[in-house]
Amino acid sequence: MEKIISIKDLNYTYPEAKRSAIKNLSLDIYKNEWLSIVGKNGSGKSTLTKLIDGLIEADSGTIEIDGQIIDEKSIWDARTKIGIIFQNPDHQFVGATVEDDVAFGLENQGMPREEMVKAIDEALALVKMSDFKKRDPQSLSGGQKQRVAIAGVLATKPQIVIMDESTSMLDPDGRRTVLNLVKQLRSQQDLTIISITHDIEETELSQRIVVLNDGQIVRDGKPEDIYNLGSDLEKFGLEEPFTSELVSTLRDTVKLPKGYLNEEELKEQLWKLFSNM
Ligand SMILES: Nc1ncnc2c1ncn2[C@@H]1O[C@H](COP(=O)(O)OP(=O)(O)OP(=O)(O)O)[C@@H](O)[C@H]1O
Repeated sequence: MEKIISIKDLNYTYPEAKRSAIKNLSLDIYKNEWLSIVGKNGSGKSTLTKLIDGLIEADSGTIEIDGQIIDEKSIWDARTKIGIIFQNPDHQFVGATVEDDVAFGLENQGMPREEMVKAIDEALALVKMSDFKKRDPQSLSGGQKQRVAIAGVLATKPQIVIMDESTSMLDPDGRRTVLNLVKQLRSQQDLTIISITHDIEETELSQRIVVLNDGQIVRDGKPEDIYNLGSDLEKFGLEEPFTSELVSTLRDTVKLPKGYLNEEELKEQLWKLFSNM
């Protein structure tokens, strides 16, 4: 597997802070992987994102993006490879219409008008928002707004998309649609996805989860392995996934297969149990 981001021995302390926000952190992220970074409030997620995007500079250690070590000169080029989708879709809109909004990032890149029209249409089609092109972004639902924000990011053709708590303000339906869309785009567009969240339930579609605690990586594994930590997750201020909690309670009375079961698998098992009763 080819690395797209390689972080080595990273340290960062905010000016005047007593404790380091990031401590000796090393992490490799691979091309086309979907990695979730989870951690409670204050664990260092936002600081790590800011370091990757070059908004703050590490005290020591290195970050390599697509083969290039980040420094004052290379950061501008590295940034063109990264798109960020933030938590609050309302804070991301600058245009009066959906298409103006998607155009914003492209105008910043100095893309010629004709090319831009094509890029906007393509990006809106990818997120299935073409019919909303002329609409005022403020008239859309939360999930639709995040899809437009994703289109804005995709139009700039990034290699890496960072989702910074981007589904935490959505209702369950909006969240599911956005996460499924991201899953589909990852494979179609050859993107690397890094989703940052304090909510473990949001990580199910990702391929790997890194647990951050006190500025350090304390666990790194496949979603099933991390969910199997069960109530141990509470040590890091994370809630045990709902199905895993339910399965541990049910195991006292009924026989269920070993390991983590997601919602669908649990439903199937319960269905089997009840139909045999
Ligand atoms: N501007 C700042 N100045 C000083 N300390 C800060 C600043 N921003 C964050 N910190 C501290 O750095 C540590 C890591 O914070 P960070 O915001 O990266 O965590 P987080 O996991 O993103 O939390 P949240 O989920 O609340 O956004 C915390 O101890 C926090 O108090």
